[in-house]
Amino acid sequence: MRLSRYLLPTLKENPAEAQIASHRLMLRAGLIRQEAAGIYSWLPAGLRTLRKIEAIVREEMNRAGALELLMPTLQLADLWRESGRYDAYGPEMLRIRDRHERELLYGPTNEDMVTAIFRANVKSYRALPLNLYHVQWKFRDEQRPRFGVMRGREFLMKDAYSFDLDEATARRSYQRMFVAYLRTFARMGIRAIPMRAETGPIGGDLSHEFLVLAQTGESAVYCDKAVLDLPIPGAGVDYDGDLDPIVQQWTAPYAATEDVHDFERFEREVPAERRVQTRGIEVGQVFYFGTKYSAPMKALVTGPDGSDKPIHGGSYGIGVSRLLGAIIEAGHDDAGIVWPDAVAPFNVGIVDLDPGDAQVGEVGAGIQNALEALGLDALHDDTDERAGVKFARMDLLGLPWQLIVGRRGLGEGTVELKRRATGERLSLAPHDAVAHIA
Ligand SMILES: Nc1ncnc2c1ncn2[C@@H]1O[C@H](COS(=O)(=O)NC(=O)[C@@H](N)CS)[C@@H](O)[C@H]1O
Repeated sequence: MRLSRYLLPTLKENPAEAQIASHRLMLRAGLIRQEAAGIYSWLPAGLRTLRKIEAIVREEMNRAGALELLMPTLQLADLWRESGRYDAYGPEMLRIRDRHERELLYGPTNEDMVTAIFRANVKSYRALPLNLYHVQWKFRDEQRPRFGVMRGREFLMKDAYSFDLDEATARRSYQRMFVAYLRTFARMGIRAIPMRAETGPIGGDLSHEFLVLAQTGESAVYCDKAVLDLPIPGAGVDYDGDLDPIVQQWTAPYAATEDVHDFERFEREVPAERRVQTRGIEVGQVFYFGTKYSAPMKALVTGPDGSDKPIHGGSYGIGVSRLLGAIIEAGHDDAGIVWPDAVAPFNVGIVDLDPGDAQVGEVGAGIQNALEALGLDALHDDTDERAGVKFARMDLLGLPWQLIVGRRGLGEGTVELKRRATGERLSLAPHDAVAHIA
């Protein structure tokens, strides 16, 4: 992609309304634009990262055996009356009337709707276990939307819903999602720690939040340092096997958000030198809630003994749009964003130092083609701005690699490769630089 034909509206100044680094940097790097409180447009570079995050979530959900569908953003109020949640949900729910005065709402979550889909299509326990998920925009009329996409009003969520015959098999579904979440966040280049959590409006009695540790996190968290360096399950993990050892390993060390923190237990169980008290950004949450929806909505299956019984359910959310903010909070410096390789808008920023010089342009274009042939995406700064402006913009945008092409370097047969995260620079022949990145 040539920057001279792209839209990357970077800002020189820090926007006054941005209080935390990720909000500031997403605006300054031209990734998003606020349209209303908590409601954003996703500009081209921001959308590229959003889609890369979504793709990793989708791959790991599919690996764990979940089936993707897509439910609408608008839902009938009557559906929420049936599950008994319509009034309880409160002012966060955006209620809408259509031209026929029908009562609708912009969905904040989909337990009710997915239970209705299940009820209409599944009658026998032989179809279980079943896990249905989608990646869909949600609306929650937050009292105080803030921190940019971190606490928005319209936001992108992956929400999955499991259906099982009984509690024991429902807990296995819960464990599959727990393991899938460990893999998902690790693949994005962040550490998200599972912690015991409150269940809140979703309900149930078993829940874990996955939190990225960051001082700007909204949740105070308490954990045993041991939980911070446990091994991530490999791509070959057997989701049909016994996942209990993995879940036990990750839930044995003390780890709790403030609303379920037990001070005495923390002091008793965790030696002082291993006690971590910090803040975290909740990027995902998993719930087991039994028959909370299937009973009132009569989502029943005929069991092996021939009797009809309500299914045991669980729901599993990931804040896809919130993750851009969380990833930036976990990876930035004074110069700007430092993206993990897997989710950067582009893998490489090619910087032309002498735009208009035929040879420099040719080598830059050749490198871009070579990278794209390797499945890597590159943003080619072919503008005629000063080098200093170009470097500052690339550092702000935070692409993992900068590949600098200039007349002087080419005179010695080299280009310069810079690793954004470490600042390390290498002078290499163009094809060696491409090989080094690949
Ligand atoms: N206002 C918000 N802005 C951005 N992301 C949010 C917001 N509210 C929640 N999220 C993200 O969405 C994830 C799931 O939300 S949740 O309420 O915990 N869970 C559910 O809604 C369940 N239906 C899971 S399927 C959260 O972990 C968080 O990462």
